[in-house]
Amino acid sequence: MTENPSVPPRREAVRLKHARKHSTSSQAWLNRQLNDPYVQAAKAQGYRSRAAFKLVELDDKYKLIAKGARVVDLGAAPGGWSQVAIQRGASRVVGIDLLPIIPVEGAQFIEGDFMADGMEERLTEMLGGRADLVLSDMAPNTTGHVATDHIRIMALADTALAFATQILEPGGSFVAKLFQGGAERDMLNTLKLRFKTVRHAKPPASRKDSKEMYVVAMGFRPE
Ligand SMILES: C[S@@+](CC[C@H](N)C(=O)[O-])C[C@H]1O[C@@H](n2cnc3c(N)ncnc32)[C@H](O)[C@@H]1O
Repeated sequence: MTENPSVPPRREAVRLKHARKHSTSSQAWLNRQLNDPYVQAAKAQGYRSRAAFKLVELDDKYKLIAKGARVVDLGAAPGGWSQVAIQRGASRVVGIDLLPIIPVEGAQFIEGDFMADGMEERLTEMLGGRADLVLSDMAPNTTGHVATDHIRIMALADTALAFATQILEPGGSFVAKLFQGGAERDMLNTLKLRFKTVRHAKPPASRKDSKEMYVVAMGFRPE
């Protein structure tokens, strides 16, 4: 990090402090990636994300992906969960993300905001019928402010649940990522009314220092 003589000294000191902080956290991120067995396994097995193993572990435990299942993948980029769904027998996967996704054979993606008007209709049309499984691994960009991050992810998960109750087949399943923080109680009450079985899960691939967890709801009961 070199000093820039054209910038006033105080501003330059602030710039250097930010640059150092950024490079320390980038280094920490890099070290964590290099030492993470899930990152290495994802690479070896051709998964696009270490997150793929979270769905592998949830599916091993709860048998969510039946042969021929029709799956909706919300927050799909870079495509790890869709890869797992196809690999485990899903006949059709439709997904959406704010980010572009390199094609996955057997899946179709929308690049857009799930919270925007008209997206649920587009996903339903693309699926061409009801879904057996709705997945939401959507996560907002975290601010570091626990309450704000919690409220943001709850808004995504609540909207995903409302969509799931419209599109799921009777008996279908719903999985959503949450951050622990309190406001999920209302959601759990709804889930318990509309699904036969509701579980909380922290798959081993989910980092221990992350507040992330998943709700897994099975046996959808239409009203
Ligand atoms: C943890 S990543 C998903 C990883 C994915 N399950 C995989 O295995 O590759 C979370 C994703 O949610 C997406 N996301 C967040 N808010 C969204 C929104 N409103 N609409 C669509 N995607 C969203 C982010 O862009 C991000 O790619």
